[in-house]
Amino acid sequence: MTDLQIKGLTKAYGPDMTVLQGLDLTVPSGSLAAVLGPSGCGKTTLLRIIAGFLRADAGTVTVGGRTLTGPGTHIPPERRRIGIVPQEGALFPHLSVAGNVAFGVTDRAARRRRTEEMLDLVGLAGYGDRMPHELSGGQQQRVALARALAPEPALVLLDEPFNALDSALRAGVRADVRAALRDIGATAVLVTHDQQEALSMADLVAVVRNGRVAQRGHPQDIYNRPADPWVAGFVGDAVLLPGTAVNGTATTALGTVELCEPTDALAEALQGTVLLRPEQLRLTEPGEAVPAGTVTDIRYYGHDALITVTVDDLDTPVDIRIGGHVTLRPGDRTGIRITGQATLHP
Ligand SMILES: Nc1ncnc2c1ncn2[C@@H]1O[C@H](COP(=O)(O)OP(=O)(O)OP(=O)(O)O)[C@@H](O)[C@H]1O
Repeated sequence: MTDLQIKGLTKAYGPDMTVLQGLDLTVPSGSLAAVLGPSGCGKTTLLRIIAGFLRADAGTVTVGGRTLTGPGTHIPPERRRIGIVPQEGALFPHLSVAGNVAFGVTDRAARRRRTEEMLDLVGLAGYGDRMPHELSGGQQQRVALARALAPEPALVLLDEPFNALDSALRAGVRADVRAALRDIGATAVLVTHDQQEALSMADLVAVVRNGRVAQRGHPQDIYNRPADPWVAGFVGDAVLLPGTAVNGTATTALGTVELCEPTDALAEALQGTVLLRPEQLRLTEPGEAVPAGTVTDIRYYGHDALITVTVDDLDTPVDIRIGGHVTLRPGDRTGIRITGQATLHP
């Protein structure tokens, strides 16, 4: 068992510079957790404390039941059994690929076998004799992962490891890294500010805001049941509508929608913000009983498009996501229908 348990982690850089404010996070053994948050929310600080490069003011970090950071305890980084995949350019330039991967393996007898296994795991068998500058950016990051995994760490930390890769390469390298981590059942924490990266790679996502975990859950729950409008907007495009809920159904200017968590059947009507995703709205033929509006903007992305519609009975326009083929033009009239479930936020 190498689960990660973080409790009450607190860190300030100065009197008015509290960055982590009692952060709690549990990552089960063998899971990949993404720590997702905006710039400056404390992700790097968290990672550095877990790695042991930085001391916390309070709180504990435990891996597989072993306390690494705690009151009176600070295990030095090299004794933590933590593998780190840094942002970019982190390979030793004067060592071959094999030399890089073997670097942290202290068991001399196992070094060669372990290096070959790890290069095989990341799809780079046969690349051992190359020098880092002879590899593409994506290959270099895969070597960095092999190097982090070679000493059989209890925990792997990935610090925005795909930032330097261009978007065409990124999706493939992400998938390769995820597959390699799964193959060996590693417990891993990926720090990122990229929502798509977090949602597509992780088993669980922890959204960090102001040094605390604002929401932790399965990617689909984070996206479909965000804890509040801020989390909703941070992990994707959101449609926010004023609404009134009774008996688990909310009424909005775009019609009624079922709520994920039904309100108490006996409760009074509850006012709040109804939160939906743009792909839950459908364009329909305009008609008398249908909520309607006027198309004001179209953003075409190839695989899909976002249509902005100014709704007749709403102050703020809504975005509607449709498949890639767009026949509408700005100025066209359209009806709108809601599908799926929504969340209500008081
Ligand atoms: N050594 C330091 N001394 C003082 N302030 C610091 C120090 N390191 C970080 N900070 C501040 O602490 C806050 C959190 O920084 P941190 O690097 O942890 O955020 P982050 O979420 O990783 O941001 P980014 O995504 O931009 O890397 C920021 O406001 C930053 O300016």
